[in-house]
Amino acid sequence: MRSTDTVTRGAAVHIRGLAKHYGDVRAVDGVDMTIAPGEVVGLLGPNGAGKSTTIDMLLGLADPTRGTVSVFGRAPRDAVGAGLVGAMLQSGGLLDDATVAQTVGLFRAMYPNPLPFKETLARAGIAELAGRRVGLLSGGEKQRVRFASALVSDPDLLVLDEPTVAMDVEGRREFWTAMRSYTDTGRTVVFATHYLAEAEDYADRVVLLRSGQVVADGSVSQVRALAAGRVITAKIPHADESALTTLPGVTSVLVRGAIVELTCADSDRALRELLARHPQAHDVEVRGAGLEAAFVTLTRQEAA
Ligand SMILES: Nc1ncnc2c1ncn2[C@@H]1O[C@H](COP(=O)(O)OP(=O)(O)OP(=O)(O)O)[C@@H](O)[C@H]1O
Repeated sequence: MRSTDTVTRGAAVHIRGLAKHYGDVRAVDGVDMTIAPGEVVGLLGPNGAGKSTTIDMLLGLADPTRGTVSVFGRAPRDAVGAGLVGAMLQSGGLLDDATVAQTVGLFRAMYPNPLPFKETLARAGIAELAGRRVGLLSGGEKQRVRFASALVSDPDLLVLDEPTVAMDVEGRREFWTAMRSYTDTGRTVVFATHYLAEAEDYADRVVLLRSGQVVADGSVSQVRALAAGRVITAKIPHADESALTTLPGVTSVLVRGAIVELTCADSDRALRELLARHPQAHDVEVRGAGLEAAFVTLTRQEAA
């Protein structure tokens, strides 16, 4: 068995008992997480769950109230200073009047051994935008310039806070294609996202935060299984939502017009009773719950 010390030194990220309190607000409240080199980790959670605050501490931008963070065995600021970490934050400012080439050049000047200029642009998928002024780029293109800036030091760890937030479907697809070619080289990535499908498609592992704490941590299928539920959909005209919530085995109900969606802990029981009470139900389907259902189940328990 490896000693804790070896694990800490070998880990890309090692977080223990991490907390950040702002007065009475417990933005992060006792997070433990160890990320191995080469893992692609999706950080999920509802608004205010503590994702950005965790990322800020991971990058040394905020000091923990308590607990520790190390990145490749170093304090976060040291790791960032050594060019081991690249970051793409929600608020990363860009100069509108500079061209893409000038912007990337500026970031390259910060490191002693940056990636070759052309390679940086190519990896971020912006080679054809080099001469364009940043202020004229679309939201998605700007995000890819930020991505290039995060890549210039050829970091071993990339930290991305909602990297695709301003992108359309095609922009997101291009971004993740660029990201894939980066992660294929064995780099470590931690990204926060609101798009569960992105976590499902691109993360090896998802960490679900709620009220500053980790409520689930595992592969997408492990986290999905935590909800262990199934979803029944059916068409039932004039269905009464509150009556449906009393069905045995049902954990939540969504009614949209004639379409009823029941998330179930016990779909067999729920289905039998549903058909007994609503013999007119038709187009009935039962499917396994996705990551989204797990997300809803695991993040809702807090409010209950
Ligand atoms: N500087 C601050 N001062 C006071 N409260 C803060 C500060 N920064 C964050 N918070 C609070 O800490 C909690 C966690 O915020 P955080 O931004 O980390 O969440 P998040 O999961 O990134 O949310 P979102 O998905 O909305 O970006 C929130 O309640 C937020 O209002």
